[in-house]
Amino acid sequence: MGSIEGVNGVNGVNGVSGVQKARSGSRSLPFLTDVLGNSLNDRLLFAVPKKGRLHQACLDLLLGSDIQFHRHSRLDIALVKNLPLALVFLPAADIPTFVGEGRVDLGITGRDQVAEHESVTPSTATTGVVEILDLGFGKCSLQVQVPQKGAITRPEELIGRNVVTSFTNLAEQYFRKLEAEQAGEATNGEANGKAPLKTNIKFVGGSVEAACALGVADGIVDLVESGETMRAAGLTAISTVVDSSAILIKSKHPSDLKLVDLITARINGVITAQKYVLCTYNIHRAKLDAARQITPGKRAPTVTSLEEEDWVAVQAMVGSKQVAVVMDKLTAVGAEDILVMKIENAR
Ligand SMILES: Nc1ncnc2c1ncn2[C@@H]1O[C@H](COP(=O)(O)OP(=O)(O)OP(=O)(O)O)[C@@H](O)[C@H]1O
Ligand SMILES: O=P(O)(O)OC[C@H]1O[C@H](OP(=O)(O)OP(=O)(O)O)[C@H](O)[C@@H]1O
Repeated sequence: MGSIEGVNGVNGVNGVSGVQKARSGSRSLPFLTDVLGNSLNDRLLFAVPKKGRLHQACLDLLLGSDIQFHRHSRLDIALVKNLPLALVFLPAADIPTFVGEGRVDLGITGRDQVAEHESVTPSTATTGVVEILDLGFGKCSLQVQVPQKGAITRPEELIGRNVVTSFTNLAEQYFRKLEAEQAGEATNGEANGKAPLKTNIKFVGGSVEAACALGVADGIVDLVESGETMRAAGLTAISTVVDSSAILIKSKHPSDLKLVDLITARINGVITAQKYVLCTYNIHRAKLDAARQITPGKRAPTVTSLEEEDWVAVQAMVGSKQVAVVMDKLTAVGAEDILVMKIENAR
């Protein structure tokens, strides 16, 4: 199974010293054994964001997947009660490293974080991670932003200037390609990486949007969801570096593939259930064809006879986002008693 080194057992801070660490190979975990009353030796390790935008959605997903655990106060590792699994709570940005090194078998993080990790220099590169599922939440875009009232309107105009970001690898890759294109090099979609970078990429860990107003940057590369933060800081987006959403990832060689498949199927069930609702209605048989076109279902609608002559009851899965329009259309073709129900889980 996976092994962890540098993950804290207590105090909620990564790599805390004085805490007994799990060691690759020996998997001897006396401290954690004491605290957790069990060992991690035979457990698949699953990394979950410990805070931030993805944290609560991940907890909801675990609950929906019947992954039962009790997290001791301030402890970043929790044993799962009903599966040979342990959850490791890590910052979203660190999860691709742990999974990429095979220390942790499974993880949830943003696609932006995986992209940032995968575009690293060879010295910090890992064997890589494998994306299993798009989870459909945590949607945002990493965008190049500049002051709304400034002179810069195109990303090329930032070449040779100061750009502040938390995503230095992706920003460097982006501007390297832009610089190569401007220099007229044939890039084949990739910069050759040999010329020194003219654009000055600086790292900040948070509140990136403040950098232009504070005179530290001419432009920034930061995440945008609603755009509220960007607009409040007087910025506007001029280019997109990467689109992101939360994803389930696995290491290249997870220790227990069957368990990985089981967890993937459970999580997929919850995600599918969130995408659809169950719609039922009654309709005269003469209008059934028209209604079927409106609610074709995921595979096909279920049609059952009613105890009333020429009337049928129909049941079909409908996309959650389309359900209001679907109800309008069903009413227009003569459907009655239209009911919409939440789906708890689906396989
Ligand atoms: N506004 C947002 N809307 C949707 N998803 C977001 C948003 N901001 C961030 N994310 C997603 O959540 C991931 C984690 O970001 P978040 O800022 O919550 O991390 P964090 O671990 O709290 O880090 P930090 O302490 O640097 O803020 C991002 O990589 C991205 O995939
Ligand atoms: O487009 P919006 O909906 O406004 O969301 C975008 C903001 O959300 C994230 O920051 P977060 O609030 O997580 O805090 P941070 O700046 O400390 O990362 C991101 O870094 C942006 O600043």
